[in-house]
Amino acid sequence: MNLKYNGFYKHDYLTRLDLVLGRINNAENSKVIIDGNYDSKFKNIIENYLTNYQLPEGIATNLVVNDREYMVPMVTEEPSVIAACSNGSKLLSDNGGISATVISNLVDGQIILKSKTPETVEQYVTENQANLVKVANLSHPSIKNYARGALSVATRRLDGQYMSLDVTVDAGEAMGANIVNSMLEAVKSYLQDELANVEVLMAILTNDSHHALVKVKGKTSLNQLSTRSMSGKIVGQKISEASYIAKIDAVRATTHNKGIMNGIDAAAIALGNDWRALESAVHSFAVKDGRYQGLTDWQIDDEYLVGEMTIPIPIGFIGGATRVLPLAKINQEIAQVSDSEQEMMLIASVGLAQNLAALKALVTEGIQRGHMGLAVKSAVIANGATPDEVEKVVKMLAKTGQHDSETIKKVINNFRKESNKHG
Ligand SMILES: CC(C)(COP(=O)([O-])OP(=O)([O-])OC[C@H]1O[C@@H](n2cnc3c(N)ncnc32)[C@H](O)[C@@H]1OP(=O)([O-])[O-])[C@@H](O)C(=O)NCCC(=O)NCCSC(=O)C[C@@](C)(O)CC(=O)[O-]
Ligand SMILES: NC(=O)C1=CN([C@@H]2O[C@H](COP(=O)(O)OP(=O)(O)OC[C@H]3O[C@@H](n4cnc5c(N)ncnc54)[C@H](O)[C@@H]3O)[C@@H](O)[C@H]2O)C=CC1
Repeated sequence: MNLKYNGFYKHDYLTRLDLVLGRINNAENSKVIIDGNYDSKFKNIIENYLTNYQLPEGIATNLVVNDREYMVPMVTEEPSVIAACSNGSKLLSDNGGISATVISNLVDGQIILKSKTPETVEQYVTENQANLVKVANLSHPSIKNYARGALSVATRRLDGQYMSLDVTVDAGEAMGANIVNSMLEAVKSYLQDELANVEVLMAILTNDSHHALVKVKGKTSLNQLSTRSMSGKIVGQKISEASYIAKIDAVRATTHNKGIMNGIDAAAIALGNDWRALESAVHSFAVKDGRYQGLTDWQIDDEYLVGEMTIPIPIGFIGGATRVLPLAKINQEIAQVSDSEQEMMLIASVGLAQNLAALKALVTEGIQRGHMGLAVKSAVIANGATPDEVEKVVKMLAKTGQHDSETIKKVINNFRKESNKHG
């Protein structure tokens, strides 16, 4: 195929912008938006930089973790997520709030090897452990100033000829992807020189973050869960059943975990983290027992509903986007987190609170009342209301009891007709 835009990256910014605008119907208006969000700081951060894509940031409140109250910056386009996080956090805020512990905070990488005699590779690695760890650490010497660096190497057979050399690293306050990748590539070259009969296929960190685990546990009194039509005990029982269903049905578990990630991603993005790494780690962990399962477990214990979750939170407090996104640093200050382990515990706790709010809504009034109550503003904007019209249109819409786009459009038109009539 004759690729029209091949070499796009070789043009200067204005030429690239013209090529992009050539594809848009209302190019003049679009250019105003693109120009308005342009920030030259970012042209050296990603390739073919065009402009900044905006996502709203808000603050969730009421989250208490290990006796400390947090403000949580959250970046999300989804209405009701921040309200739900504050809601779930409030329910879990008594008795010291959520108790969180970091089980371990390490990063792993793998070098994929191919050998007709895997046992000789195993023997070599066993005998040369310390040396391989040293090679890894020498590739990023500064790591030793603030962390333990590479700690161990171990072989794992994948089939008759392929094996993985797993390297475990303490990357300190960083997420560690680039640090680990440099180490792995150094070990890879070393092995290529050392082992004549071994083919080295590739070397890369793994996002299977089973060494970056956090455990969170929180409880709320059953009394607090009561609604106008249901006792707290029944609500608690139903939440517990909902978490059980997410353990036995992967179809439900997928949505259950999406609800947890509503909060986790929003906080992780606000704090400057790689959310693709988090997503892949979490979903891989959810299937670790051979079946995709919900990550939380809610049980009634006496007068309380108690929730628990163990989850991988591979994030960094230093490095990556935290170095370049000004808001990431500001958000660390808003949250008042001062190291990666505190941030891991905070983010995991957000997930637990988010899940409680979602499950409570689901087993009581359903998701639509609370969620749509807040989502309706976005729907009204999406259907053409201006910022000044939103509040009044939402009020008129509430009287119809509906929020489909046809009704919204009708209500906006009626509102405008009425406004014109009254000058
Ligand atoms: C939406 C609420 C909170 C309303 O809930 P409500 O009962 O109308 O709220 P309330 O007036 O009783 O307020 C309770 C607390 O919620 C917070 N809150 C309440 N309103 C606001 C607001 N405007 N802005 C900020 N915070 C708010 C606030 O902390 C408040 O405490 P208060 O300050 O009143 O003492 C509730 O219905 C809820 O938590 N729903 C869950 C919503 C949710 O999970 N949304 C995500 C989108 S749906 C989805 O993607 C995931 C899902 C559901 O599919 C996952 C799954 O299936 O498991
Ligand atoms: N599969 C994946 O998830 C991959 C992710 N990435 C990307 O890699 C980036 C994260 O890589 P990192 O190595 O974490 O960041 P980084 O490349 O910014 O490295 C962190 C830097 O901080 C320095 N540093 C200073 N003080 C430190 C301390 N106390 N602890 C640790 N390091 C300290 C380190 O020496 C290092 O140079 C993210 O942008 C991520 O998106 C890159 C490749 C693959």
